[in-house]
Amino acid sequence: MRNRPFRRPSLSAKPPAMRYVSTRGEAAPRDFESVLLAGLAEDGGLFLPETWPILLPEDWRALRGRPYPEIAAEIIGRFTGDTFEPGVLLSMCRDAYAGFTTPAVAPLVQLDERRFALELFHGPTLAFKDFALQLLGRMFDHVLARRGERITIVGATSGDTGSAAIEACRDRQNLDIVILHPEGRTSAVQRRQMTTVLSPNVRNLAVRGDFDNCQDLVKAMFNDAPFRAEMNLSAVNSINWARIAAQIPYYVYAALSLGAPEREVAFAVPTGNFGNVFAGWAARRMGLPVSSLIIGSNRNDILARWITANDMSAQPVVPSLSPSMDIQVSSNFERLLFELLGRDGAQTAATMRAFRETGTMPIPEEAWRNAAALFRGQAVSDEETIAEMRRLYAQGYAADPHTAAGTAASHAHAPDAPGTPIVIAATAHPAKFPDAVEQATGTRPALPPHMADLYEREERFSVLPNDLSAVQSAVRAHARRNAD
Ligand SMILES: Cc1ncc(COP(=O)(O)O)c(C=O)c1O
Ligand SMILES: N[C@@H](CCOP(=O)(O)O)C(=O)O
Repeated sequence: MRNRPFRRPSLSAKPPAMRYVSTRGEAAPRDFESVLLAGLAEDGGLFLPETWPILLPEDWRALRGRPYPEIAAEIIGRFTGDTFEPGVLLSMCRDAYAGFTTPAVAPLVQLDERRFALELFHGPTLAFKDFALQLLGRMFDHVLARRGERITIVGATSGDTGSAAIEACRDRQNLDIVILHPEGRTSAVQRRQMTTVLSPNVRNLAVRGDFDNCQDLVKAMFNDAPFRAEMNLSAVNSINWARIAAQIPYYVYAALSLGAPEREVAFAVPTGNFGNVFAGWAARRMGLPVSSLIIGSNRNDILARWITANDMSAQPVVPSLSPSMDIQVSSNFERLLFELLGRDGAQTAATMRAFRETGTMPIPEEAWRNAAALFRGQAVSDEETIAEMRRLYAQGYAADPHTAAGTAASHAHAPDAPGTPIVIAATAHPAKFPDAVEQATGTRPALPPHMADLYEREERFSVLPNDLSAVQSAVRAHARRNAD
């Protein structure tokens, strides 16, 4: 499975060609720019690099100690080919992360002798999604202005992607954005972060259903070729490869801070759509010494069941205290599946089809064993989440319920080697989930100053049935109104 090493000395040199293939093997290979704009491949698959860039120990060492935006530009630059002129990606990264409230951008906070919280919630919308979406908004702007084109972005959210995407795309000249969220299934803070943005290019749709229904509607819009062409559709969910590429650098940053490449590091990641943890897998694929990837699920535990027992069977989505992980069909799992199946597009397509038709994914035993050697999985119930939040709070750390699922999973599956540090992805600020935090700790976290009046702001959104034609009509009306 290892590809030939691929090395690039610096961002000022001419970037090598980088092409992308679809996990379903039918779509023609594309370059980064076209993958950024297309989102989903025409055959319904997800894009992945044709070959993985590999960094050698001296390459990792050369990144150690550098500011976050420089590390980000170096890593993401391995994937962007010639899409950006020299220096442009670096200035976009500097600009994107300048809006974060800590100079470290992704600070590491020590929780115990071997555990560290990697705080990914210091961006404008207080969740890890800002890392990729602050950059994607700038990438879209740059590329669309050069091409003189306009796109319509459609996205599905269980709470955090929506607000991060809206914040990154609001008021941009060359795009409209429509975000679908499951009605009543996000926290009130998450909903208001989306629905109080009244910019003319933003539209919020509350779908009567769950997140999986919203994600299905988005995929169905992409798979409707005439509609896709008419609207010039693009994606901000992690089905878009650019999202994953922009989430790899914080794994690199954390591992280098804790002694890589000389030392292995484990990661525990609260997981829903499998995008975040897949970025960790990609970092390892590029040569970062990652010893294990520990997945924390809530009671929607399809991924934990798969890793422990090769049981990938979807159950109905049930609401939990960590609503952003209330997901059963994890879109990025398809990327891992493609890799586990030796990059066989036809087999990947057949496996995904079987999952659609039967609700169970037949994964060959050997492929599962290979995955189980790296991944660990733990389902964390609401009661366990509250207990973990309470335990952390007593030790002086306020965690949101998603982060607590990650720390709880890290206790269940700590690597055997005691010297291996475990980094827990702290994916959201506790203030996004005040009810859960208050239930666990007795203290209601305050919103940061830039959101202090969130509950006084006017909300605007439409409620729609879980119906493709109703959603398509709303998307079309939004795009037409802004095109006129
Ligand atoms: C706060 C939070 N934690 C964890 C997750 C799960 O991440 P992923 O969907 O990338 O697996 C999400 C949603 O994406 C989230 O918003
Ligand atoms: N948990 C996510 C769901 C969408 O995930 P994405 O990473 O594919 O955008 C959310 O908060 O919206």
